[in-house]
Amino acid sequence: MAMKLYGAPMSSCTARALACLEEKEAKYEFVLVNLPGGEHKQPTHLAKNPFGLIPALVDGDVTLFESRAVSKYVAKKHKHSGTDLLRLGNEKESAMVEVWLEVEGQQYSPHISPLVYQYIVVGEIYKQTPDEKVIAEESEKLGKVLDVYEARLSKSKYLAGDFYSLADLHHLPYTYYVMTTPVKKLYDARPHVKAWWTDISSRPVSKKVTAGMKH
Ligand SMILES: N[C@@H](CCC(=O)N[C@@H](CSO)C(=O)NCC(=O)O)C(=O)O
Repeated sequence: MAMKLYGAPMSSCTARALACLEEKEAKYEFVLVNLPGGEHKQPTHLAKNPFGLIPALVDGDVTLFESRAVSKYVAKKHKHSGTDLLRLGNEKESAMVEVWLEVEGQQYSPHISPLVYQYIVVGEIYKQTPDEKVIAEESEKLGKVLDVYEARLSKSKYLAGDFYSLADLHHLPYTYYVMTTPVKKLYDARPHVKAWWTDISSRPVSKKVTAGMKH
């Protein structure tokens, strides 16, 4: 029985899990959740994700939610196929993957997700006026995080080392969205960050998954 991923292609967090499934060449079935219809708030989906959010993954008697936990599960379960995203065969490398997985969740995501919300959800989907105060504040904080990335990426090709890993992959969806907004200038101003983004976003899997995010 193949794994089932419940979500929507344009959802950043669904895209994060999709990118991992694809990089690991895992067999899975995608089940569209009708977000506009509020399906994700109904009991059937709440049983999969008690927060009423997407994505969720069902693999036999295992039901998971939180896209980063889903992707780590998939990357571990399929450690012998596709891209080696966790570097489990090398203690130091896998430790560095864990560091930058946390950095994405604890330092990067808290500042980029409000920017995605203002520009993409408020601005493009709801056609309202984005909150310029939030944009200014979060852009400044994201810039400081990107300064750390610039220094790191001047020493290694990817965040955890000279190999593409799940830590890089986790950045894909939110960064893809902000690249379609004025926030792009923060990346263009930092050459190593810009080169890193060009590299990771041009991977075949990255192109396939971000193509599905266009709305
Ligand atoms: N930390 C969680 C966030 C899930 C989430 O916010 N999902 C959004 C769509 S993706 O941006 C969602 O379900 N939004 C619908 C809603 O908020 O009602 C994860 O990584 O899975």
